This record gives sequence, C-alpha cells and structure tokens, in this order.
Amino acid sequence: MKVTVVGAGNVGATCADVLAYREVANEVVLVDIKEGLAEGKALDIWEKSPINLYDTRTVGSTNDYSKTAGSEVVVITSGLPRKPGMSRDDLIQTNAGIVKSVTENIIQHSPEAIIIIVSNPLDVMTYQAHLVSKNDRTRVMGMAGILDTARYRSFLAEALNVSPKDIQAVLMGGHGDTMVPLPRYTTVGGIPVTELIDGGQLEAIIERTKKGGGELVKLMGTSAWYAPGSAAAQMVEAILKDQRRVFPVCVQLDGEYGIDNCYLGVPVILGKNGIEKIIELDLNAEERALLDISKGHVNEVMQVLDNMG
Ligand SMILES: NC(=O)C1=CN([C@@H]2O[C@H](COP(=O)(O)OP(=O)(O)OC[C@H]3O[C@@H](n4cnc5c(N)ncnc54)[C@H](O)[C@@H]3O)[C@@H](O)[C@H]2O)C=CC1
Ligand SMILES: O=C([O-])CC(=O)C(=O)O
Repeated sequence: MKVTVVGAGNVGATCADVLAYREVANEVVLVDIKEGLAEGKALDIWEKSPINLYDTRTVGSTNDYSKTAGSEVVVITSGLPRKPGMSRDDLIQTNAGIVKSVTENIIQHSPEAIIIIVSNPLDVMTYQAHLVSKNDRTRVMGMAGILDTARYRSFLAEALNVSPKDIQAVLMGGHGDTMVPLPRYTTVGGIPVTELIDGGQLEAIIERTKKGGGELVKLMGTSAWYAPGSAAAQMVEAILKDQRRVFPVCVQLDGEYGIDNCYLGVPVILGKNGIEKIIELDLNAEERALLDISKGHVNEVMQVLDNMG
C-alpha cells in the first residue's frame, strides 16, 4: 500500500510521520517543490523508525511525480498557510494554481488514487481538485471536519474535566467561521452534552471552535499542523484499512440536504472506496438555517474560483 503526501511543510510532514509510525501504508512518498525538503524530511522520518518501531518506508521527491506512481491515496497539503490578519479565503489566488498543477501531476501517475485535500480555502480547493481530476465525487474529498470536531471535543473535555476520548460530536458546513456545530448530536460517554454543561458555556465553546484555526494563527504566526496532519492521516487509515469510520468530510453535495453542487462538510462513512455513504441528518430549522448560511458562503468562494478561469 502506497500513499503520497504532497507538500512537505508543517502539515504534510506531520501527516507523513503519523502515517509511518502507525504503519498505515508500506510506503509513504513525500513531495515538495522546494529542493531537498521532502527528501530531508522523509529521511528524518525513516531514521526515526528504529526508535518508534515501524517499517513503513518514507521516500522524498522534489517535484518528481514518477516516484508517486501507483499511490492508492494522495493527500494534498501544498500551498500557502495564512498569516495573522488573513482569512483562509485570502489564499485562493495562490493555492488554486498550486492545487491545480499538483492534481494534474497526481492523476497522470496515479489515475486510481483517492484524493484528500488539505490546502485552504478547503472547501473550494476540494472543488478545484474535483474539477481537475474529473474523478467520481466519492474519491475526491477535503479534510476539515475531523479537525474542527477534534477542537470542539478537546475544548469540551477541558471544560467538563473528562477524557476527550469519551466525547463524540459532529460538525457540518464549510471550513470557516460559518461551520455548523451540532450540540444536539454531541454526547459525553453517551450522555447528551446539554445535560452536563450550561447553555452559555457551550455557546462559548462553539464560538471558540469556529475560530479555532485563527486562535492558533494568532499565537504562532502561521497555522496549525499537529492536529491537521493527524486528522488527514486518520482519513487515509480509514480508507486503506476499509474501516468504515464515520467522520465529517468535505464532499460535493448532489441533492443531499437539498443542496446541489456545493462542497461542504457532512457526516460520511469512509472506507476502501472513499466516501461509501453520505449520512443525511434530520436537521431542525435552526441547524438548517446555519447550514444554508455556510452553503451561501462556500458558493461565493466557488464563484471566485470559477471567475479565475
Ligand atoms: N484543511 C485544514 O483543516 C487545514 C488546512 N491547512 C492548509 O494546509 C496548507 C499547508 O499548510 P502548512 O503545511 O502549514 O504550510 P507550509 O508552508 O508549512 O507547507 C506548505 C508546503 O507546500 C509546498 N508547496 C508549495 N507549492 C507547491 C507545489 N506546487 N508542489 C509541491 N509543493 C508545494 C511548500 O514548498 C511548502 O513546503 C495551507 O494551505 C493551510 O492553510 C492547514 C491546517 C489545517
Ligand atoms: O486556520 C488555518 O488557516 C488553517 C486551518 O484551516 C485550521 O487550522 O483550521
């Protein structure tokens, strides 16, 4: 089993590292445009194998996609991260071109690959990769929901002083301030969260979650990588091991939730064929209204991409 991770920066290298030490694949190919970066990081991860005890082979490449041939899953993390004061949407001009050229190279060498997009703005970069690859929508998806849900779960765990392992939750919508957390579908060891926390505190956690990426950008001057890299690796693992995990994932909606041709995070079952099923929740009026706002925003940014030609 072979996985390629494009972009050997913060998120890509973290993803490759998690894939290696969890032995998700036999071979992980790391690609970057910057001379020597991918080779160096792949070698560093390989040199760690006797310490962390794994035998996944990690290989680096400076833009030579022949090394990626026959990959079953490809994670695309190449592109600019935002700096303080920027929105994710501000990255579209640069990242749209990068995601386009990378997707073309990937498809040429691994036409059967399932593609996971990480580059921002996430929902619209997933649209871009879908347009370029012409793959079935079940095989081109974006990583955001696992990360956003993890932030929400970790904040709840802290507030309730319980293990984050016991918090289950789902978030929907675009990867940005319009994301839609769903307290109705949040449980703590099977107990509805609303029985354990007061409304004001829960609302504050939801607001912090929506701005969770920005909180880290403010602290570090660039965006997060440990949780994002691990989240992308978790999606790869679900696919390669055919785990049928239930995760929020960004996918093109084609009538689900009454929405056509918009790329949004929704709960799906992830297995060997990529998106095995989109789960349609019975949203109440308030949740529905929030999802519509999120859809409106993603549609606007999709329009910007369309206008770029
Ligand atoms: N979906 C999500 O939840 C998240 C998305 N992101 C996004 O992921 C992307 C990467 O973030 P970081 O790893 O922190 O950035 P980074 O700057 O550390 O790494 C990006 C890498 O992409 C490489 N690159 C640029 N153009 C390339 C090309 N044409 N081919 C191959 N490699 C190329 C750069 O040389 C660099 O090494 C950003 O767009 C960021 O906004 C980051 C965190 C979470
Ligand atoms: O905030 C950013 O720019 C990166 C990202 O998508 C996240 O960490 O959620």
